[in-house]
Amino acid sequence: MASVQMSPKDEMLARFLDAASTGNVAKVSAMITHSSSLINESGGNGWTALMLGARNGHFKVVQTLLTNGCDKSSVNKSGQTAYDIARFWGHKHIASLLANSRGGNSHHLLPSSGTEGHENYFSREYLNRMSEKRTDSLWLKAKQSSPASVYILFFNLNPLVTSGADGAGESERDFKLCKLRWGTVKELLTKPGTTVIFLGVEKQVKFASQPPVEDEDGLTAWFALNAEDNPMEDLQFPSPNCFFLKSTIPALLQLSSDEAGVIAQARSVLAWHNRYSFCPTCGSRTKIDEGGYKRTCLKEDCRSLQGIHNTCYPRVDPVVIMLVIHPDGDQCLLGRKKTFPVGMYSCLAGFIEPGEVIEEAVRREVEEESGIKVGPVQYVSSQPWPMPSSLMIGCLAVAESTDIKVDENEIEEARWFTRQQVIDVFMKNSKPAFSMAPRQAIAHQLIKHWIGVNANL
Ligand SMILES: NC(=O)C1=CN([C@@H]2O[C@H](COP(=O)(O)OP(=O)(O)OC[C@H]3O[C@@H](n4cnc5c(N)ncnc54)[C@H](OP(=O)(O)O)[C@@H]3O)[C@@H](O)[C@H]2O)C=CC1
Ligand SMILES: [Mg+2]
Ligand SMILES: [Mg+2]
Ligand SMILES: [Mg+2]
Ligand SMILES: [Zn+2]
Repeated sequence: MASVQMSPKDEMLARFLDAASTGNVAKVSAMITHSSSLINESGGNGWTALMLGARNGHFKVVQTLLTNGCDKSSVNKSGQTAYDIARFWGHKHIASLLANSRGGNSHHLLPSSGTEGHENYFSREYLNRMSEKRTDSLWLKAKQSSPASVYILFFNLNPLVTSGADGAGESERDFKLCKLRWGTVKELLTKPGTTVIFLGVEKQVKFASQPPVEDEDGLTAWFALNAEDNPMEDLQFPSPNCFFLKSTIPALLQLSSDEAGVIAQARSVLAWHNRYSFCPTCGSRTKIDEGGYKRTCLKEDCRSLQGIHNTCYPRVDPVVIMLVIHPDGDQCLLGRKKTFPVGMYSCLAGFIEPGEVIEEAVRREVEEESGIKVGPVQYVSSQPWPMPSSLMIGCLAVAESTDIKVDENEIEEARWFTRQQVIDVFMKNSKPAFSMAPRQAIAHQLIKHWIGVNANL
């Protein structure tokens, strides 16, 4: 692999990646002891040692890299993690190792559905929410004015970001949240149109961008602000490159996984405050409590102050999203809305209605939108979708009928696609039958899951 034109550093990386690719555990281990930074470096097409080990089925290489703190969330230029690669190539024991290496070893307590450890965009919990601190007003007040605290700012629910020029070429890192300090936002906090919510504290895991100062308790608190008037004119921003995103999709899909998780939480809660200024029960004024996680009616005898009063808490709207499998097992049902880009087909989806279980919502929405009757339903994974506050509940479902009759109010077209047509789309083979939702959408991950379950590639 070594080439005369290579720098010594590139040559070492090439040798390291080659060792991972060929399953040479001893060499992988020795090289990371000697040069620990190699572990997360990537070569051609963004492939890391972990991905190469996972691709070629080298369990021990993957295990060694994970034990030495390898970042398993990095993606290659096709947007695949090592987990995706292991799944795709049918190395289930490696996929399982990659899935279970985070969050303990309790998966053996659950029946195996082959879905363990799946993480969707918007679903990473970067912060510890510390809900017990929401009622500790003294602690919250002290954290708000602490120079160590981090503020993220929204205007009309669009976050303040910088363009991640250093991550050019990696579309998922096109934008970075601007992290502001108390000194920058304190004027804004006093304005009547500003909403502030407490998001949580950074988990103990240390990331590259540590705050310059730390609080005595070592906890770095994060807050989110939404301003009603554009704060750009009044505030001194840390970088002249800060700007508010103008659109939600696709811009909000171009953050790192950690930042997407923070946005999922912040944007949904801020959107709720933005839409529920008055008490939904009696129309009186309300005040914000519990770090932004509650609104309390100011009318003393309001019914919302007694018993269970779910009008006072942030909304989460459950939505089922499902990949319906043909009774022959070799085709899946995808539909397109009029608003989709030309050629794009995706999973059917719909809001769960009151008094409905997930399985029935899947059956009802599929029949309403496509006329197809559905039998068994299996949950796969979920995804917060903060536009404004959906929780996508991803399922596989098996059809009991095959004749399609679309509801044209909701869907423009629905079609059966063969497994091979779907694989051709993933593999970017020539003349694909359709185009796929972006990998950040749970629809994409569900379709990939179906292919992966029976991967014989
Ligand atoms: N992450 C992903 O991969 C995907 C996410 N989604 C999201 O899922 C959500 C639902 O999907 P969709 O197919 O539109 O849902 P439905 O099939 O249930 O139809 C949507 C219609 O339901 C009505 N509606 C709006 N809000 C609610 C609510 N809270 N409860 C009940 N009905 C409501 C609206 O009708 P009206 O306007 O007439 O009032 C809306 O046009 C959307 O927000 C969409 O963005 C969808 C697909 C993929
Ligand atoms: Mg519907
Ligand atoms: Mg729908
Ligand atoms: Mg519906
Ligand atoms: Zn009230």
